[in-house]
Amino acid sequence: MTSTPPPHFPPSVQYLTTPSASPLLSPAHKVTFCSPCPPSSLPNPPPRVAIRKIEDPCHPAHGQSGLFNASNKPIPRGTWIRDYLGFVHAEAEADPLSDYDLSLERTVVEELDPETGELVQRVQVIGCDATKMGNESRFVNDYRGIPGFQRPNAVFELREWEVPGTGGKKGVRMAVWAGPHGVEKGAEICVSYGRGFWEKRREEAAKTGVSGAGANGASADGKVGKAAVGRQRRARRTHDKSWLG
Ligand SMILES: C[S@@+](CC[C@H](N)C(=O)[O-])C[C@H]1O[C@@H](n2cnc3c(N)ncnc32)[C@H](O)[C@@H]1O
Repeated sequence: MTSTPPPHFPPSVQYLTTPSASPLLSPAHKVTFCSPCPPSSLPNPPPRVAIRKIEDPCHPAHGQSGLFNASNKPIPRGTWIRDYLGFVHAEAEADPLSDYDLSLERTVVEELDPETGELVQRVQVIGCDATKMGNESRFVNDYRGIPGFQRPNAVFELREWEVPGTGGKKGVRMAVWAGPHGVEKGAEICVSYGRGFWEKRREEAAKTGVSGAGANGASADGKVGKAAVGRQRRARRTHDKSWLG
């Protein structure tokens, strides 16, 4: 489903209000990851956010965009901010160069190695890539190096709800949530992509001699091997607020 994009959303990216399913997904994965979520099943009303161009030359993503708390008050700790929407895809379709691909599910599957005939284990990943389609969450930057940030003020975690008319099946989304200290009024909303993301990027920069990347040149969590699925960020546990203490 699409609707009017928010200000500063790039015209080249399709604005989504529900994830878009790859035809290669199984029916069960489509129900789990791509069912529409009724507004009544949202954890809380969506706080106001704004996509803004980063004008501060000291910001490591200067010239790119970020997502900001645009309400007239702090966003309290543990508040759901937005789902992370995009193209939900199977492992075979992962774009290894995507800056916007994160993993929703990692399952260990056993299969026969065609060469040795041995049973081998493989991690199968369902990803959500917001490169070509997505929502505000695709603009969430990593806190590292951003002036004024010692730690992230938000987290990526899964959320679940019961999908109507499916006999109790759970819908699952990756989402951005306010961290344990909340998000100050006007502050940029920043998560941690994980150390693996930046280690991987350093390794690739060393190999190619290209340092950093533009808005379309980043990578993701090294905890998910490139062989498994590109450079996807790792899915977190379901949001149970246990980390809020
Ligand atoms: C998911 S996008 C975030 C939104 C992006 N800034 C944009 O305007 O589209 C991830 C990319 O943002 C940039 N980025 C995010 N956090 C960063 C940071 N702390 N330092 C440098 N670059 C960052 C990198 O280019 C990264 O690949």
